[in-house]
Amino acid sequence: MITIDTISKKYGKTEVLNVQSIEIPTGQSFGLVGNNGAGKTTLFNILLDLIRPTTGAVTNNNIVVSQSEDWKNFTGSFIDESFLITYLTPEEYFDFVGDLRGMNKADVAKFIAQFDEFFNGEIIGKKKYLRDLSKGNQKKAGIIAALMGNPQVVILDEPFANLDPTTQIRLKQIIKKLTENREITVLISSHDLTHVTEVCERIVVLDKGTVVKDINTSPETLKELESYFAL
Ligand SMILES: Nc1ncnc2c1ncn2[C@@H]1O[C@H](COP(=O)(O)OP(=O)(O)OP(=O)(O)O)[C@@H](O)[C@H]1O
Repeated sequence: MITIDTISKKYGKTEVLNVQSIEIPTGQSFGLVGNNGAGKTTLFNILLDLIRPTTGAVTNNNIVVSQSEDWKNFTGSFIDESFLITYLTPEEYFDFVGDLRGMNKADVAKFIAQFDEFFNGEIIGKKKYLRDLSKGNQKKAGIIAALMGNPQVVILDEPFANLDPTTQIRLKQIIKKLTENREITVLISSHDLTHVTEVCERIVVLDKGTVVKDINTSPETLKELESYFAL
């Protein structure tokens, strides 16, 4: 369970986030949508203790994320390419992350082999540094690294952005598989209403830093969101 309790974030006098309360039960697939600047990345950064809120606290499985690092053992995330070590090759990076997650090289190789199709021959064995991969391929590497070591919580900021259509479809399959047993809590932000309604059972809409909708996804949700954003 993740709890977001009276979180606000101010830069100077400007408040960019003000969320009273969100509880995300274990195993929920949670989608966060909102226009540019709505506060999605700010909220995810606070969940990952990358920025500190002005008020309030986040707990991840009863651990206050700003008070202990223990939540990092069961939480995988990819926000942007700053999560990568760009002077490493993807293989070196996966080994590095795997080591942090208690995996040996054989475990890592076995895990990575599952994503051959997703990588589409562009990541592994190319003898390229991560910094020399395209933005989309960097993102693919970062997303898969976030899934290493059986995390109980996965947080992905705009995972579909910059990916080609084939990869977006493959990513949806990966996320659906991840969430099918309702054991892993998955948080995704996205501008793609179709994708997010397809993979998330709950959608929260942020507008100017506040929650304006909190929807249990149903066959009507896509239409509801489309008409909301069309206004
Ligand atoms: N370091 C900072 N200093 C000042 N303002 C900031 C800072 N970081 C973020 N902001 C502001 O906070 C607001 C929320 O930004 P955030 O990146 O969380 O939005 P977002 O919903 O992720 O947007 P997008 O869809 O464009 O990625 C924006 O107005 C942004 O300019």
